[in-house]
Amino acid sequence: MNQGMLREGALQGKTIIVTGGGTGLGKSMSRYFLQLGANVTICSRRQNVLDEAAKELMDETGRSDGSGQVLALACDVRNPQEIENVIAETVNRFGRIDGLLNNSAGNFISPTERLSYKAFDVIVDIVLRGTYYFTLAVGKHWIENQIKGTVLNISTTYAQTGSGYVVPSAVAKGGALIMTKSLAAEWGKYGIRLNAIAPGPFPTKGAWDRLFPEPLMKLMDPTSRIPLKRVGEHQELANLAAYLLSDFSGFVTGECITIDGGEVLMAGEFNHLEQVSSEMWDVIEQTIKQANRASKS
Ligand SMILES: CCCCCCCCC/C=C/C(=O)SCCNC(=O)CCNC(=O)[C@H](O)C(C)(C)COP(=O)(O)OP(=O)(O)OC[C@H]1O[C@@H](n2cnc3c(N)ncnc32)[C@H](O)[C@@H]1OP(=O)(O)O
Ligand SMILES: NC(=O)C1=CN([C@@H]2O[C@H](COP(=O)(O)OP(=O)(O)OC[C@H]3O[C@@H](n4cnc5c(N)ncnc54)[C@H](OP(=O)(O)O)[C@@H]3O)[C@@H](O)[C@H]2O)C=CC1
Repeated sequence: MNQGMLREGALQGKTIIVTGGGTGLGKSMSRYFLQLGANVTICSRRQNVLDEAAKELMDETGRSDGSGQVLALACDVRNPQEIENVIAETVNRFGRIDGLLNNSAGNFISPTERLSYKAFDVIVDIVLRGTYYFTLAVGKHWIENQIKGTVLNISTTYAQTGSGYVVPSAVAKGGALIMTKSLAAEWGKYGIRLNAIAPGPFPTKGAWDRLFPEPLMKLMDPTSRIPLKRVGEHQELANLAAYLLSDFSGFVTGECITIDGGEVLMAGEFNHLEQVSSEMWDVIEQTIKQANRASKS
């Protein structure tokens, strides 16, 4: 489904900061927030990528009523001063902050025993440290100014199941998910909500280059383990993200919603039996019934 879900203007008057908003899923979600009337600050390390994305997004969604504007600011989410600068510049330009989408990440596929200490640290620092630094900084701003803001963290399904070959990412996403739930309990009294989304595979250059490089791409079909037999569409994720950052989800907090075509369900022990043919099932049925009869005699 490639259509926007929320009504026109559903995010009008809101300002949302999107980390990693210049590429991939962050850019797609930003586009939809802009279409719904929000002002969006996109931030990440590369100013040139952000500037190009901001121009493209404004050309596509540009509105004349002053809403739906983009601000592009360089920021490494591992650096608290740069985060505080994003907050100050966003308030300066748009007057307020209502939502924070922690979407920035680093990841690559590798056997864990091949990783240096630095390789482990670089992923955990971007994904976990970056998420809690940004959440802490924006949370303090909201509490001091009595603003009822909303945080949305982009997680993964393996934050809950674990996964080999992406261990630093799994450790970091798992930590960020527990932070989401913990702070949802603690900051509910301020009217601050925190939720997460666990996406299955949604094709992006950033993820595909680092998780399915050749020759892995030839060995793995990302859709083969998915009950719905397809990858996700960016708009499907954007719809869910917009809902969770909007007031329509005002009673939802501490939740992680999986959007993966059923991929995580494939842990079920018999799910791979779809390879068994109908004729084989006839034989299996007769064999079981015979065993049933034998057990009664
Ligand atoms: C089935 C379908 C399911 C499909 C289901 C898909 C679910 C996926 C879920 C999650 C997906 C994602 O997060 S996808 C997000 C992908 N996007 C990104 O990663 C974007 C940002 N990434 C980056 O900038 C880079 O990739 C990253 C390495 C993280 C950071 O770059 P830096 O320049 O800061 O760091 P570098 O100096 O290059 O590298 C730091 C150290 O890491 C090591 N290093 C780097 N790459 C390495 C590698 N491949 N193997 C070993 N080690 C590596 C280097 O040697 C360095 O260690 P020393 O040698 O000791 O110095
Ligand atoms: N695509 C998929 O199938 C899935 C993706 N996800 C998650 O979705 C999110 C987006 O991933 P995706 O769009 O695929 O990949 P991208 O590589 O396009 O997005 C990652 C973004 O993070 C930014 N980033 C990386 N390091 C830093 C840093 N230190 N400070 C600030 N920003 C940083 C990058 O920008 P820059 O280099 O300019 O800093 C980039 O814009 C991630 O959280 C990922 O884990 C989860 C499950 C599946």
